[in-house]
Amino acid sequence: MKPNLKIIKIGGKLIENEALLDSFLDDFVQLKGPKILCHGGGNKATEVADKLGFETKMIDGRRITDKDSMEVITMVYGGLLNKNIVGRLQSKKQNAIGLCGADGNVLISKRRPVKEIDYGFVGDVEKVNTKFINSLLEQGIVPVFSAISSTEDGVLLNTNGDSVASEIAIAMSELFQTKLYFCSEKKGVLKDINDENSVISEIDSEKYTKLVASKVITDGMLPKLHNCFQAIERGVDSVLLGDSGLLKRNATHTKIIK
Ligand SMILES: Nc1ncnc2c1ncn2[C@@H]1O[C@H](COP(=O)(O)OP(=O)(O)O)[C@@H](O)[C@H]1O
Ligand SMILES: CC(=O)N[C@@H](CCC(=O)OP(=O)(O)O)C(=O)O
Repeated sequence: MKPNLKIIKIGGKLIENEALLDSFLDDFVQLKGPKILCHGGGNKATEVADKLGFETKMIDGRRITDKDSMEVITMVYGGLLNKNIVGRLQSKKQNAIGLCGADGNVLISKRRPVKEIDYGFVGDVEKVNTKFINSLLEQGIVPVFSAISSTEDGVLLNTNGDSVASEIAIAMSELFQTKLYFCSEKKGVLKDINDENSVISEIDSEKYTKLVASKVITDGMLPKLHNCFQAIERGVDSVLLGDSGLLKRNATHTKIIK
């Protein structure tokens, strides 16, 4: 039997809410066994870009990343957000280390090829340095991943935080029984975006296709669910979506099934 590993992704809207983040991190440090934290921060990057006078363009929940926005992203994801989360974990007596893809050559990606859309400095993960991650886990250190990967040549690329989490979970499934959690501002996938009580308890690929076609799923939920299905189809044991309380017992959630 492989040992268990939990991989948890927290979204930008959760990170921005001090109280929710703090309560989430309290639950996170209580989790037993090896664990990995991945974070986004899209909202903060948009806010900082705005202050600097750079316009933000998103297509299907993914950022068009030119040179200026890549600089903002490196500062915001790799610096401000990542280091603040690591600091908070240390304050809760959980040893942690902040990483982007270039650190320890941990997340190697290829720049997304230009088809109809040129996403700019956006990468898709191709290789995960599982040995390096495992060496941190063996020391009881929690790796905290920002949404930045790196090419073989060390060029930093913006990478959707949900993709980072699912690619890490998929790769680590060789060594572990993996459980992947996506925590964002909603309690799960909603039938009606305006009704918090309309959480869909289970989604399989057939239902997913229908929900996309009927536009029940839009914006950031599109890449999130794509990543959920990638994970469940490529070896991840369990995939759950919920809000900042997802790690609590009996939390409402959406479960992804094959
Ligand atoms: N059917 C749906 N159920 C829940 N959220 C949805 C749905 N369709 C679109 N969304 C949007 O997707 C968002 C989650 O994606 P995203 O903003 O990328 O989250 P995060 O930053 O937490 O990763 C929700 O906040 C919501 O606005
Ligand atoms: C390529 C791409 O779109 N990258 C995302 C990475 C951040 C992210 O995923 O943030 P959330 O989890 O808060 O949405 C972006 O720049 O918005």
